[in-house]
Amino acid sequence: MTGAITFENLHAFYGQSEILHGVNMQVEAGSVACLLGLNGMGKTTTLRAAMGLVDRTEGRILLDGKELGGPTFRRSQMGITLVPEDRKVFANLSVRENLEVARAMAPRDAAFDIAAAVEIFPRLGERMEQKAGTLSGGEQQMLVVARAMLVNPRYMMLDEPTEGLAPTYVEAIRQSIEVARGRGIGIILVEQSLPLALAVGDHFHIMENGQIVRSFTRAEALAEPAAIERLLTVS
Ligand SMILES: Nc1ncnc2c1ncn2[C@@H]1O[C@H](COP(=O)(O)OP(=O)(O)OP(=O)(O)O)[C@@H](O)[C@H]1O
Repeated sequence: MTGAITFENLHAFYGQSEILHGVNMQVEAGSVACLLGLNGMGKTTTLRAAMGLVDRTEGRILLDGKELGGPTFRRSQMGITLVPEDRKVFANLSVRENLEVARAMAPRDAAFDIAAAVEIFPRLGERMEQKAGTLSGGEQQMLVVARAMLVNPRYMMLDEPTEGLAPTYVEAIRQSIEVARGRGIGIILVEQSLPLALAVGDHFHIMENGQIVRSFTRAEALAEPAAIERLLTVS
């Protein structure tokens, strides 16, 4: 099954403040779209708006042709999930229990199971009985990404998943994104590291002041990464 998530003229508000001023973007299933931009331009708000976590929106988001709406759990049931920046694990539950909670939210016959998660993140497999709150930051990030994949979403949004991580963890996250894409998941990646974005992205969208101002295909980005870099530099 192919499909796409489509943002159509999306406006988002926190109270009286309009943060997004008409975001237009389409992300195909089985592809990775990188959302790039300076701090405060609206990347996180775009992801939160898709999950119904802002005060109000205008415009619409279509998920495989169906309008995304309702409370967050409903949107998650429709097939979209967000890995937020804050890396929240259930600190007092073991790694295994954290994974089981996520798996229980997926259809029973869903393809991606705990064994598949451990295959991508062997480090988690070595720590199944350890309390999640005692994992290192990088291990906790692996756990939240594994949990997001266990819900078996059609679309997965990752908000700065590699921020502050050591290179081995960055590499594990990169691999998990490749695996998710290979499984046909559509991915929206907010990422500060341009090298990582260039390593995995199929499309690149630059946000400025609550809008997407430039988009690049992978071929364009690889031909002229300096053009993207300039857009991400404070002048
Ligand atoms: N809960 C909130 N209430 C009011 N304004 C908010 C709220 N969250 C974010 N904003 C504002 O919305 C704007 C966009 O923030 P957002 O977090 O989406 O940017 P970003 O591009 O993800 O940047 P960063 O890389 O710093 O996270 C900022 O001006 C921010 O101050």
